[in-house]
Amino acid sequence: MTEAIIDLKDIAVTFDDGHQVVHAVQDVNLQIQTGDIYGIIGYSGAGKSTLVRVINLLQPPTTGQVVVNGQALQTLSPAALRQARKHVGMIFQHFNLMQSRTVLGNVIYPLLGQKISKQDRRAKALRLLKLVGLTDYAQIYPDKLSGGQKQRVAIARALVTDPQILISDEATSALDPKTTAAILELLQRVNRELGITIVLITHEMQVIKSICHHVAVMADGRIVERGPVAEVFTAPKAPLTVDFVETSTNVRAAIQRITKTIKLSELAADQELIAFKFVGQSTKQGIVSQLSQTLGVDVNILFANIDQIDGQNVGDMIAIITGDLTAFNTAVTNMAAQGVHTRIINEEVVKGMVD
Ligand SMILES: Nc1ncnc2c1ncn2[C@@H]1O[C@H](COP(=O)(O)OP(=O)(O)OP(=O)(O)O)[C@@H](O)[C@H]1O
Repeated sequence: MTEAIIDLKDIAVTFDDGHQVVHAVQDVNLQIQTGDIYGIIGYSGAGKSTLVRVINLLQPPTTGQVVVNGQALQTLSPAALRQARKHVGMIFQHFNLMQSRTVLGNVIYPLLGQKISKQDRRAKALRLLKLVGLTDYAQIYPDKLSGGQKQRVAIARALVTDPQILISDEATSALDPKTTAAILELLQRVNRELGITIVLITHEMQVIKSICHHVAVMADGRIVERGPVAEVFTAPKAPLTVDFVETSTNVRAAIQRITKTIKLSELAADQELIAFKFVGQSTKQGIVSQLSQTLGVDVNILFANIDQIDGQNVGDMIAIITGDLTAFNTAVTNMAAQGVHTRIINEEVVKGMVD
């Protein structure tokens, strides 16, 4: 078993300005293994940024223990803490580049004041600019760059101190979908080729789905669900997780669209609207058509979608089933082990959908 490079124990962060008390993070225990890409998802104000700032003690916790790379950070001297922080790089939504310095100047900056020769500094920064695909931009100033290029500079700068951990705080939130995909691909390369553990904060399940291996879902300062991305994605338990997953697969929009034209209350007694999820091999087996033949039920497909999550196929389908519903539901419930999950869409499910 690989060891946890980040071990947060019983973390709470409370802000109290004398007028208002905010419990930004509560009861968080989180272990992240070396080499993982770990996503933390939640809506605005959930406590994500506060929690990741605890990892390098930029935000000291009110209670709890922070162990990074085997070091209990709260016990370190200021000098040792400064040293430990060099092993944790950060990138942000708004890049935080210095406009007065060139691209190369920005990447070199964290090395100033370190015992490393000018040539070596420059060579290292140029190596990283090559890694992020900006060799030709070394002498350009940031205001001449696109958002995606600025984030590439920020990634090179974050890597220049040889971190073992890279924290990405909404790093793709200001970028268009194509640039987002390119930056996520770069982060994946950084993880794979340099072995850097990545902790990635986002409010988009799409981002988690693209590159993360594990995910924690946060609400009101707490982790409400966590696990391998494929598992959380295919069988979400907390209502908030269901909401994130259904938004990213377009299932929620599809259910809303379908139930606008087909009134659930007008379905016949032998009809049900059912959302199916197929995981892994079950995406290829034509299970529903087989069942429809065996049980003599009619399947009217209204929506279908297939996705790749952490290398695994995941399919979604919404259909009206007509016929012996008891036999059909018993048959599909028994297929959970084969990766088939179903949910009956009733008025309550539709009402519970957050816009
Ligand atoms: N320095 C601070 N002083 C007081 N309250 C704070 C401080 N920093 C954060 N908070 C509050 O703590 C809560 C969690 O904020 P945090 O920024 O960690 O959430 P988030 O999930 O990262 O959201 P966002 O994506 O909007 O940044 C919020 O209610 C926020 O207003």
